Amino acid sequence: MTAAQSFSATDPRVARTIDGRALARTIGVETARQAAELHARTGVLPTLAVVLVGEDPASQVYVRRKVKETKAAGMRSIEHRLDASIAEGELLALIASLNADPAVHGILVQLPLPRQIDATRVLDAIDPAKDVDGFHPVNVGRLSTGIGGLVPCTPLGCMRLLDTVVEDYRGLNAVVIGKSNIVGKPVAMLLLERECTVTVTHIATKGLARIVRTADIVVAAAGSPRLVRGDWVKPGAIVIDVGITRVTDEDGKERLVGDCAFDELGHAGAVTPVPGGVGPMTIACLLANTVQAARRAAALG
Ligand SMILES: NC(=O)C1=CN([C@@H]2O[C@H](COP(=O)(O)OP(=O)(O)OC[C@H]3O[C@@H](n4cnc5c(N)ncnc54)[C@H](OP(=O)(O)O)[C@@H]3O)[C@@H](O)[C@H]2O)C=CC1
Ligand SMILES: Nc1nc(=O)c2c([nH]1)NC[C@@H]1CN(c3ccc(C(=O)N[C@@H](CCC(=O)O)C(=O)O)cc3)C=[N+]21
Repeated sequence: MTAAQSFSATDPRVARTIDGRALARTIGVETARQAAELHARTGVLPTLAVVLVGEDPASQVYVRRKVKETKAAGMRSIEHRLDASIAEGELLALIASLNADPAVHGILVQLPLPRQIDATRVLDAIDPAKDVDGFHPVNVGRLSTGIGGLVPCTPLGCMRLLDTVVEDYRGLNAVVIGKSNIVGKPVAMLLLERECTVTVTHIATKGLARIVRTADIVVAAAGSPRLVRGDWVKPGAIVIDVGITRVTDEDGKERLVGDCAFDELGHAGAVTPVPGGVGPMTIACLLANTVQAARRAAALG
């Protein structure tokens, strides 16, 4: 019997799973309530503009999901689909018009962008007050100086998941795997803000397993399936698995796998699954950020 087969949902060796879908639903209910309240008080309907360039199938799936959930929360969603061959100037012009439109509160440009477009220049062009991804340098600066702004959705989702199992962050060792601007760096900033001792690791890190073994909290965001093995994880540690890789099984079926060997983590304190962990939280936090941006635009907070 393999390790995976020997575990079942009732097996005490199976770590507590943090249900990202359930938490995302709870946050969604609160976001919908806030959106309805804002609308009733001011007539403002929180509106998210999603910009998708090209035909990347994964991006299309994410954008469809974002649009559907925005509407389900009673908010407005505007989609802009642009051809993959579009010139950078055209995309910048669209962003300028969304910046200038008072009916738009949040702007999300789906990444990755085609090669001919400089993503940094595009993200820098978004009005920081509408930057619901939290990728603009102004929001990055606010995050790293701890003065509140729009916080990137996936890192925010990781923290909300951690908050369900961690009472006191102070002095905990947190190891982040991956140093991207989208996940690794901002999640490290949020953990630092809570006074964890944070180690950020990446492809050039020496002795990754040894470093992960010191962690009370592991945030894995490398995009490398089953990178984090059972013997890397200290008993009782909390594991947040951000990685999502699409793989094809022997039977030809597609499925999503995380960065952690979930079936080897029975001794962990709590683990997020893939799918059903960080992914749904990313979208929930995107909608929460959009309502936050709309409230601020309406001078309600
Ligand atoms: N659940 C969700 O909502 C989201 C999930 N994701 C997923 O999270 C993962 C990471 O995304 P993102 O940050 O955008 O990806 P990037 O590819 O931008 O960054 C990955 C990071 O991991 C590091 N890395 C890669 N392999 C290893 C390794 N073997 N050991 C140590 N470090 C490694 C890279 O190091 P270096 O910089 O040195 O190359 C890099 O810093 C992906 O699987 C992505 O699909 C992303 C966004 C949202
Ligand atoms: N400007 C920008 N902002 C982003 O936030 C952004 C982006 N670009 N580009 C791509 C990544 C990836 N991302 C995900 C969102 C939801 C799920 C999600 O809902 N995942 C589900 C399953 C999804 C499925 O079944 O395909 C889950 O993990 O359970 C995953 C990944 C946001 N990203």
